[in-house]
Amino acid sequence: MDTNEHEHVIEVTDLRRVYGGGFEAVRGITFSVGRGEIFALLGTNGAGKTSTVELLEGLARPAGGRVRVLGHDPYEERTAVRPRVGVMLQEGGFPSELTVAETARMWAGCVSGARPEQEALALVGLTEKAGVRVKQLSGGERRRLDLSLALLGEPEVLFLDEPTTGLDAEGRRDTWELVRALRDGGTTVLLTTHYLEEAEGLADRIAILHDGRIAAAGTPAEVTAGRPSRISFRLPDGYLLGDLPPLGELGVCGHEVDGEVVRLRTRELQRAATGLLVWAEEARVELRGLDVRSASLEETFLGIAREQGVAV
Ligand SMILES: Nc1ncnc2c1ncn2[C@@H]1O[C@H](COP(=O)(O)OP(=O)(O)OP(=O)(O)O)[C@@H](O)[C@H]1O
Repeated sequence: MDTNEHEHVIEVTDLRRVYGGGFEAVRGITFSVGRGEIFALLGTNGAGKTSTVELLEGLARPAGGRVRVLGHDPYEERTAVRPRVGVMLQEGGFPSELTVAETARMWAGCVSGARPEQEALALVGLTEKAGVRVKQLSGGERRRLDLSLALLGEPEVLFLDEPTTGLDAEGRRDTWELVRALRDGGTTVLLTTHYLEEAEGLADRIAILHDGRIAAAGTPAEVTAGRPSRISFRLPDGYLLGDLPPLGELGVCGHEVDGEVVRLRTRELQRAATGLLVWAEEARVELRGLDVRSASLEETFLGIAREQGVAV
């Protein structure tokens, strides 16, 4: 059965992966990705991201649970799924003596209905490197070559395993723009990343993996909701914590003092920040080093990495 646009392009139900020796790297995860969505799998080293993506790519058979990509089992029905999917692995591993153009041509020969290789190279900004040998490319350029090869077949679904690792800030931004453009054209994208700002800025929905399980999932806003925001500053000379307005009345739910540095946690950021600033203005003092931060994915991620249930 093929999917239509109302169905989930990727469906994962209670998925498990066990390696030889009995280690369970993926311990029953469930999520789905709709057509034209960017979905990011985040997680600490060893959380199980690559192990999961490899199951979605049909590179291994799950130890339990179910995977469907475009309505098919990617392992059992590889020939139905593979032509419609683009894959960018963590390690490309191309023959390093070939040039960029030769590599793309060779790859295109293995892809049915491939777009012209010059077009795929242009998409990732590698046109000018077409004549350069792969071994002479920088790490970031190699990642971009990986991505262009994944795009050769004009895939409906793209699996990108850490697509921007090794890229500089500009290369990363260019890749994000390209991924957004592909999404806007209807491509479904599942990516793994270590970069929280990548997940926050690029993904429509995310899942944070921890120890082979999903610890949090939803839109970036949903995942960070309920996490406290933070305010930090230096106490003015001669002032003590008790000289501040009562913290409870400012909506502060926790605090710590480290020398003269005060750190506050609040779920009412505007109220707490306003109360503090009004107090400082009236007292004619400066809150040096004032830093006001909304709840972020980083906060959520670190909280999970420090073990769920630990207050942050
Ligand atoms: N072939 C294997 N045999 C045994 N254990 C493995 C094998 N491959 C991976 N693992 C283990 O499975 C766990 C998950 O690994 P995986 O590569 O999926 O994590 P990851 O989230 O992608 O990590 P990273 O961010 O470091 O790439 C790790 O503890 C890893 O050591």
